[in-house]
Amino acid sequence: MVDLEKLTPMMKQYMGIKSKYKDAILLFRLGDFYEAFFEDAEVISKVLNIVLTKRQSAPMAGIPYHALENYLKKLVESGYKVAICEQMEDASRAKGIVKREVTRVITPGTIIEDELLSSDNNYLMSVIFEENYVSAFIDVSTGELFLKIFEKLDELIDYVKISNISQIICDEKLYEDLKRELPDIFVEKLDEWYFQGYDEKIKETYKLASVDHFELLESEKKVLGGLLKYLEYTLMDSKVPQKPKKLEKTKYMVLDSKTVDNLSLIPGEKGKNLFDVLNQTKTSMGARLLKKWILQPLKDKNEILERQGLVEAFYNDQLLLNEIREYLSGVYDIERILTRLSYGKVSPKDLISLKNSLLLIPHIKEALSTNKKLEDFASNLDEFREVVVFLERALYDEPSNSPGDGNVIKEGYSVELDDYRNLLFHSEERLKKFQELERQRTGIQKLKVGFNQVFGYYIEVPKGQIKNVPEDYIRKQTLVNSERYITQELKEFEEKIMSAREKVELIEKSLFEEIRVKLLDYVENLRVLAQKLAQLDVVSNFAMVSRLYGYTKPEFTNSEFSVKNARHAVVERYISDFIPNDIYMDKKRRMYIITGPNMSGKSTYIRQVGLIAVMAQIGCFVPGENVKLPIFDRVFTRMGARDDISTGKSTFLVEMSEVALILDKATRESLVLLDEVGRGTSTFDGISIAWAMSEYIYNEIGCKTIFATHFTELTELSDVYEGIKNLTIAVKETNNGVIFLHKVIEGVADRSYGIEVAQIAGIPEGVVERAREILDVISKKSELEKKVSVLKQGQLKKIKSKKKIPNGQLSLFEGGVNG
Ligand SMILES: Nc1ncnc2c1ncn2[C@@H]1O[C@H](COP(=O)(O)OP(=O)(O)OP(=O)(O)O)[C@@H](O)[C@H]1O
Repeated sequence: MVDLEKLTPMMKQYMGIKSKYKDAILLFRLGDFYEAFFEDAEVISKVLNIVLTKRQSAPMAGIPYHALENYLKKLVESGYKVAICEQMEDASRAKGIVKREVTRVITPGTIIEDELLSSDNNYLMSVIFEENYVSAFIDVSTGELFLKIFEKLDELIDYVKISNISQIICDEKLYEDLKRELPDIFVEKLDEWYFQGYDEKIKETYKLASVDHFELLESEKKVLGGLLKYLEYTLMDSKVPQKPKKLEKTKYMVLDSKTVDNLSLIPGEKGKNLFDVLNQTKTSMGARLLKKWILQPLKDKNEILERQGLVEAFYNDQLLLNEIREYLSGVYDIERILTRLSYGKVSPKDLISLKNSLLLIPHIKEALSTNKKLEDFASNLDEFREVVVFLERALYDEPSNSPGDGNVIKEGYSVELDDYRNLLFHSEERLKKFQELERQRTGIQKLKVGFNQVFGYYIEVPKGQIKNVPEDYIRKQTLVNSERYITQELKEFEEKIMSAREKVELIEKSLFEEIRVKLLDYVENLRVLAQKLAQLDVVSNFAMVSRLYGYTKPEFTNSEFSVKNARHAVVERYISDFIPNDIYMDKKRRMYIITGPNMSGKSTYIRQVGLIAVMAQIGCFVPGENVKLPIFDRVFTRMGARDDISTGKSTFLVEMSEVALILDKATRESLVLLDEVGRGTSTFDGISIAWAMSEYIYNEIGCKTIFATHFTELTELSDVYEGIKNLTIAVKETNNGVIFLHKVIEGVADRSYGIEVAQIAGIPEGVVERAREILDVISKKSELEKKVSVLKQGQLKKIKSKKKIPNGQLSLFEGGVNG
């Protein structure tokens, strides 16, 4: 316990402030350092690896003020909330103890400082549970704000995992669940009052008398109110974020986190991914938008065609494409500049970057309007002439980054500032002149005018010349070889310069603030422009990569999915001789069972089908020829086998829960891609489940499905159902072993070549030989094949007519394959 009686006044001030920020690390500004005390000191010394000292047994640790940002980054990344307490007045002018206040609370989701952010989005999410899981999330650095509702906790968790959400705030009820399910995310529980009085909070924030036109549900308002209050608490400012956008489930193709991962859509653990292949955007705004588009492919045909139309226009006009991309490379991250502008953290250089970006708009408009198909887009771009002219007049082209030093506001903008600046910046010349006149007056040629912190300007005379010093010199200091004096005139001059310095600081700072406030009126419209530029960046980027990699424009159908020479957008970038393969599916021919040796290219083929669907629906061209495909409502994938160690589920349980999700959620408009199902259990159980599942998907759901498997028994499904076909991958056997041709053909794999692959992988020759002998024996003895062929005859017909049993569970083979 700290004995308050024994504390100095400053430590009492510290304790008072700390009591309001108990859950944060308080960094307390003391001169040139930010100090932490007690437990906070112990934490930061450990996390930041800095020295822990003690004052009267109280642990303390400090970080130099100029290195704050580096240390902050580490603390926030390590999952701490940090409150920054600043000195609110100049220590030299304070009467008594310097006033101090917390000016900012930094958490992973509320960072606006550019140095602490990557160019990616960074979201803070607020969630409550009221019938559904209702969320509001914002990227504070760009001001974008979304609302989204999830029916199940799993869906929410899944969304968080793929969406660059770095922090969640919630009420007591959800806290434990979210903390457990999202161990890598900073989850914070808020007091109840955050989610009360939301109507008032929203009205106050958006300066509206009523929020009816936002068309929000009560629960949406509640979760949004909590978010707005939290922003005020951390950013100490109630700046207006953008109006909330509702993310309706029905607007976008659904991609769960497993599918995002299985298809390697965005950078993650698997390395090579679609985002990296497609991303040649010129702005950070474009890169962020591209990622958003990849994670939310469109479902509305008109919207897709609109995007595709822009891509096509650029694709066909290469000269324009290159010109626009050249302009875009000069566009800065306007979204983030606008946020810093709103939060009073904008720098003079930011405003010049904004101006320079705006200067490009007339060129972009002019260029775009030369193409009929891009005219409309061009006419919707505002040039913000007023803002440009204003910034031209107000700021130097290369301003310093600290308003107040006199190098920010342009000459001619303020007469008053110019006068003081003149005095300050030309003081050197005046001093030189003064020195010259004094030399002449006294005849002391070695007389010098200098400056020090203790008594300001002085005249220095060498010891040997003291006799010539005039009456009006007042002695101030004696040194070994010289004496230092001041005069009335020099003192007055000094006061003028000092006051000029103060005035320049004061005036320039307040002019800069005035400029900032004036620009606030334009923020909302400038954001619209920023979004358009981001779109322009992504569509022109699509045209660019489509040309570069030979993608073609897909055409949308009601059901047919056909592509000639389809390729895998990511794999083809990393191997030199990728073999293209065709895809053909329609209403009838809607399920493929692919069998084939290990390593032959089954997974690559089914993933490329998924990637083509995603690419088409984000408006991009796709790797293939004569591409026709329907619009899918969701792509499901079930691939690989991995233990979910963090949740204690076994490989097989994970596999079965993924299958359960597909059977429950897939519709006729979905695309289902399965790479091995039923491998995590015994062969008989596995085949039975895979068989029953395929039947259910084919009969009950009726969606397009590709299923890669090593169970050749499943290929017999094609004998029973007309729309199920078999594919395999061609293999050439030579005297030196097998060659995988990676060519997909109709048919069934006759062998799995597992032993050949084992040999290639380096399994000792003896073991490989022995495996061959064993294979020889057991394949002769295999009972399995016989049993499945029994199914084919009488029993299969019976099973075929079986439907779902009432409780929603699947009826497995009655009597089973063993029976
Ligand atoms: N169309 C193709 N053209 C050229 N190379 C390919 C092609 N498809 C796959 N490959 C190469 O073959 C390798 C194995 O492919 P893939 O993982 O798809 O095989 P698989 O049949 O699914 O194997 P397994 O059954 O062992 O999972 C890939 O890493 C790739 O290098």
